[in-house]
Amino acid sequence: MQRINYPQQKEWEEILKRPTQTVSDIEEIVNSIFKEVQADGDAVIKKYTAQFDKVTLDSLLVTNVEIERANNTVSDALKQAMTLAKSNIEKFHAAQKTSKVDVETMPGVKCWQEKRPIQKVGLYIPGGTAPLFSTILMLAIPAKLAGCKEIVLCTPPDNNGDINPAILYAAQLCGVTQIFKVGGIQAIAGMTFGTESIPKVYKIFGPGNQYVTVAKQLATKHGVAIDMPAGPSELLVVADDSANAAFVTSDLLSQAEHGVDSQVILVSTSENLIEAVEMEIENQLQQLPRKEIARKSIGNSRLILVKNDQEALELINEYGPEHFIVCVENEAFFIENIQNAGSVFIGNYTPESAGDYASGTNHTLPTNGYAKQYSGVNLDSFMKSMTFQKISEKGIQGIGSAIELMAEAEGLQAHKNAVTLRLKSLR
Ligand SMILES: NC(=O)c1ccc[n+]([C@@H]2O[C@H](COP(=O)([O-])OP(=O)(O)OC[C@H]3O[C@@H](n4cnc5c(N)ncnc54)[C@H](O)[C@@H]3O)[C@@H](O)[C@H]2O)c1
Ligand SMILES: N[C@H](CO)Cc1c[nH]c[nH+]1
Ligand SMILES: [Zn+2]
Repeated sequence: MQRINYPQQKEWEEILKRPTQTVSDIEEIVNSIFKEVQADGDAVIKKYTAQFDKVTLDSLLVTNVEIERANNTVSDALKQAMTLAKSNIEKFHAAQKTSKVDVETMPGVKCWQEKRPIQKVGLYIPGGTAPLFSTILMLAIPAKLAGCKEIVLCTPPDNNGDINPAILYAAQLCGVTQIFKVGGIQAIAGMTFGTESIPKVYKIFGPGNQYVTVAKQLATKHGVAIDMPAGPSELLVVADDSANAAFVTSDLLSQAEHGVDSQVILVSTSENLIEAVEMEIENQLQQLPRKEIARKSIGNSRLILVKNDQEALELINEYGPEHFIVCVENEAFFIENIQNAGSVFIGNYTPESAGDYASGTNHTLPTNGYAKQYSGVNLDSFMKSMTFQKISEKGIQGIGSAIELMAEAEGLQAHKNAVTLRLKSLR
């Protein structure tokens, strides 16, 4: 892990670079797969599944028999853990329901806002190097709570053409409507354009590697909405001497093990803590089954020694981490002043893994600095706000002349007439 002492502000951009490829690096392959899927549907999806996932499939749709088999395979202990996580995620997301906004803006002019579910949603569940069934809980639970009717799920098959049983179990536990064996760019193309078997959806959700993330971003050019760019996982920890170096290290490695393009950063005012973490990383890394992946992402990662809390805060807001752990004496300073982060974890006993699985918050979060402008997935992500209005005779008499004047000033006579005719009818 590269160590940087007291960087100058002009060096931040370079130090805080992500290791991921950008839209321009990947758009050529995305556009060409999109074009083919649009033209030839399932046949192209199967071709790319053979190329990238090394399996030839007859059918993309998961059958009830496969789901039944998965139910019998998943252990009772794992089922219970999922039930606990589901209950917490449901509680936290159900509490996000808002009441109807209802205002009489002036006498006789009633305006209100109501929310409606997005009827057809597509969930992408990553499965390239790890079967992220927890992501199903994070997406299908709020989709169900919001009232989405069609919940389609795409996830890559293994090279036997199977889907991990925990994914199938979680999908049926959370009310997913249909599950398809397809991953990567081709999955996003399938849900964007629709194929013989995969339905076209209105909005695509879910994290994935850089291919999936860029495909989602480009899919928006074809009329589908997306939750946000949720790419390779990242974590920034701010810690001082009050932090436990072993705990901090375990958190850094937890996100480093996601993929070779993940990035983790420790920012500290304490040289002692940075040294302790540096040593601990080697020890803990040795024990990890995914040490080869974690070692590569540790290569993209940084230990940054800063002068004071203010400088730490400015650097963190500039980076905009997906996950932000605060393990410092003066935690209130960071909690009150953090502007750009997907999700914040506070204190020595709040591992980032808690949010990944079971505390109740959502783990589908903006990466690559997009925390500056996007929220993580939440209940509202699955809904649209609609406004309504009803104007009485008294109301149109009160508001009418203002509308007439404004329409006239814009040169839009028909707009003005729509009011004038009504006002005349009341004289
Ligand atoms: N931001 C978040 O909220 C969040 C949450 C969970 C996971 N993640 C991230 O999701 C990612 C999961 O990645 P993954 O790879 O394990 O699974 P994935 O399902 O995202 O990607 C696997 C697919 O990538 C495609 N692919 C692989 N190599 C390709 C290539 N060279 N060209 C074109 N397509 C290719 C294949 O079609 C394959 O099916 C990780 O980067 C992890 O950090 C992010
Ligand atoms: N940390 C990931 C979000 O960046 C989510 C996840 C799923 N499983 C484990 N972790
Ligand atoms: Zn994780």
